[in-house]
Amino acid sequence: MTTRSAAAGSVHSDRNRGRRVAVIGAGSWGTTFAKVLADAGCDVTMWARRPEIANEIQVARRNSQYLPGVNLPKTLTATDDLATALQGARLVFLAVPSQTLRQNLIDLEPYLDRRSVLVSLVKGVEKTTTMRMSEVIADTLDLGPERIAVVSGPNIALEIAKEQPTGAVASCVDLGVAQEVAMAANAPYFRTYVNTDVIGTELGGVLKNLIALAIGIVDGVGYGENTKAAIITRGLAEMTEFSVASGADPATLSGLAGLGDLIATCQSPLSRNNTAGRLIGQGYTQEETREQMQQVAEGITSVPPVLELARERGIVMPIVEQVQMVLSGKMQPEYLGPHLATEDDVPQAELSLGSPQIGRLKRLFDRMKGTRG
Ligand SMILES: NC(=O)C1=CN([C@@H]2O[C@H](COP(=O)(O)OP(=O)(O)OC[C@H]3O[C@@H](n4cnc5c(N)ncnc54)[C@H](O)[C@@H]3O)[C@@H](O)[C@H]2O)C=CC1
Ligand SMILES: O=C(CO)COP(=O)(O)O
Repeated sequence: MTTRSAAAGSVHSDRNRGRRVAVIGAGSWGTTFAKVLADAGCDVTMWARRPEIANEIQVARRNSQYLPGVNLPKTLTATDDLATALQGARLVFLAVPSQTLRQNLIDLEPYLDRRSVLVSLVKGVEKTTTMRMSEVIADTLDLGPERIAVVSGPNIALEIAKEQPTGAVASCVDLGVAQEVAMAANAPYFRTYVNTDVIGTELGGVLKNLIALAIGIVDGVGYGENTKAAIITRGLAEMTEFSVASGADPATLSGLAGLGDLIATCQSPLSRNNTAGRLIGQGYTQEETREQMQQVAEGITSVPPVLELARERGIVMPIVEQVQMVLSGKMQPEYLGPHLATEDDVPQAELSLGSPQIGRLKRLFDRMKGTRG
């Protein structure tokens, strides 16, 4: 089969000729995004923490642990040395787990070009500080917002690695920088749009993971499409209300970085958040689920900090609250629902009576009564 990158690459390649970029992280998304950038004509060097992964990419043009069966472009290079990866890179794309990003930034700072733009591809919040990734970058490297961008959208890595067409949004407060990032990431099968709403773009990617966990849980229980559609509908309202209260433009949440990513992640059996939820819905514990996954499911670590922020901002998030109760073993998966009305719906045997969480959930649902779905 002739790939799209082989068939239609030249226009993109010309625009990005000589553009040096680095990708930090060689898991499924870092490797896939590096392929997108290389197919867009950029000169890409990936940094892998593990030398054997850097070596396999460099020598065999494969990353068999994360993207089995995918051939990587010949123009892609990989190293386990940060200085080599970052040399001359104007754009530095970050694709590491959210909980390690701060340390990764500390490690790379000595080798960073003073003019580099840092682009987060990460869809989580830092558990200890509740910061979004762009905030972690600003905090750690003391950079102005015009040097920090994010890219987010309906981007299941393996589908994109197979060159199935989709899009994403590149966002920076400086529109010119967002356009530069979008230009670098415009491959024949991957179209990148721009906006200046960093908060909305970033939160869309974080929050859809929590709703995908809920979808996985009810899927694991055996519930069908009505339950899932109702959860997605209510989930989008929760995502939008939380994001707007955090300073986002509501329009962002109905675009690719919000609704688009929510649909992809809630529908795809390839989604790790969806898969983690399904295992929990089937009765596996959180620890057993983590062991089985062997990949990052950002939603699990994002639930507590998101709920902490929601409470501070007075936002009602019943779906996310219920996910938290299932994850912490306080509610059986089969009671997770879009319209759980009162405490009476959950058999007393399932409740530790007087639990502040159940009381809070009941109050949240009481507040929701009579409001739109
Ligand atoms: N896989 C996907 O489809 C997409 C993932 N993302 C986001 O990209 C981020 C990275 O996820 P994936 O690549 O999918 O995860 P992954 O589980 O496929 O790979 C994680 C990578 O991080 C590395 N890693 C682990 N600990 C590290 C440390 N201390 N320092 C540096 N690297 C470390 C692992 O070795 C591995 O290479 C996540 O925030 C995820 O939400 C965003 C869009 C799509
Ligand atoms: O962010 C993603 C799709 O846009 C990937 O989702 P998962 O992390 O659940 O696999």
